[in-house]
Amino acid sequence: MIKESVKVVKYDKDKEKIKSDSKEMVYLDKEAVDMEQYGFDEFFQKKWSEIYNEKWIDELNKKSELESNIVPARVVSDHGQMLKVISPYGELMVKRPITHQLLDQQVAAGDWLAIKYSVEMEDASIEHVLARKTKFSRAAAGIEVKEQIVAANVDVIFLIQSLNKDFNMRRLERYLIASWESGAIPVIVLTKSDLCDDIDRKVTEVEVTAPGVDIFSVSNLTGEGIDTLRQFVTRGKTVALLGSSGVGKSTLVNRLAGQELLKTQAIREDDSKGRHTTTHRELVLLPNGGIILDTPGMRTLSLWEAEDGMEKLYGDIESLIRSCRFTDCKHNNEPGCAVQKGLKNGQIDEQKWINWNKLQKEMRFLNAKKRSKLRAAEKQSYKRQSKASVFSKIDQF
Ligand SMILES: Nc1nc2c(ncn2[C@@H]2O[C@H](COP(=O)(O)OP(=O)(O)OP(=O)(O)O)[C@@H](O)[C@H]2O)c(=O)[nH]1
Ligand SMILES: [Zn+2]
Repeated sequence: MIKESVKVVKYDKDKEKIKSDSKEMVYLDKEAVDMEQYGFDEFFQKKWSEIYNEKWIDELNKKSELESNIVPARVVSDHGQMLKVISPYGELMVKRPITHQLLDQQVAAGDWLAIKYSVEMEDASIEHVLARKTKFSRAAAGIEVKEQIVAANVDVIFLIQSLNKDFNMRRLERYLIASWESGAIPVIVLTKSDLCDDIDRKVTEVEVTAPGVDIFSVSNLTGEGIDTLRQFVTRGKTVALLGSSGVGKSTLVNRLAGQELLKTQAIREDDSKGRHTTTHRELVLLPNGGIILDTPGMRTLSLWEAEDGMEKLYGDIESLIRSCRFTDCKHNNEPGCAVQKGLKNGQIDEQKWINWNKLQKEMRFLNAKKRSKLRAAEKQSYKRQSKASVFSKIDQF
């Protein structure tokens, strides 16, 4: 697998030498993959130079001062023990980090790595995981709450719902909160406009739920509205897709690409049942520039530390809460409750208040789980400490 994808020659006089005093003479083929189009921009250059004291320079002849075979690579997809990456050498498979310092480090699709490529071994290994621009996380399933990074370094997230069957404002709120948490910019895309005859009403509903967020209604069938999305899909920018099965994520990517990059599968429109048809390549380059990151983890989403997002979405409610007379106000019948007053005079929407309460409950649950995990960790370290002090006492004798 590695063999066929690697474009490396060991020694070739026609090609420029990268490092003359290096034992391993490494030359990149002239057709080396351009890392910038995969999103290796100023931000990652900076992270790179923080580690290697120098920028990564794509032009091969300027590379003389760099460790010749340490190159940036971006994770294309996750294959359990192995990660598929795109590097200047082409696509490579690398093992997940196993060294002690990197063991605890999560690596997700979209991550930028520094990899060491050995020509002799035809083997690549991870040296560093570069600091992330953004990270999309979710709470991993299980008793213990664990942050699971499902996509890294995403610039824009298309929050996709279809205008016919999948339309759900509660879900959209969750998408929005998770997107803001990630650090990426959310953009709402409503698909299947060809199957909807009250688009305006639905768009208005979305505007109320997501004030200030760009909303686009598109049809992947007729192509209507697709061009308005192109402003977000530009060279070096990474766009991730968030949306239920069958809303038209793959079809949208193919539309934007102008060719079939992702496989799609017909679904039964009568019950909106879709099947997971996306093939296992999570990061794809669009022919006209722009990168699409489409990870399975973003399909099933639960909240992970949503505080920041809450502030943006429910800022009006939260500022009212702060002006309640009692700081421990339950907002039921307490005198001087600003929330009840706001509900009565229409300052806040009743549905929004109900949603806010639901989200609070979810977050309380999540926080409680996190706290209990923290306590367990504290116990562990206490145990270790007391063991250590026993040993230090023994040492004194
Ligand atoms: N009428 C209409 N059908 C669409 C539109 N977009 C997608 N479809 C159809 O909806 C079905 C599902 O589309 P996909 O692109 O596979 O959906 P997906 O979101 O990628 O689904 P998963 O891969 O299961 O997550 C296909 O039959 C598409 O042809 C649209 O804008 N209008
Ligand atoms: Zn109150």
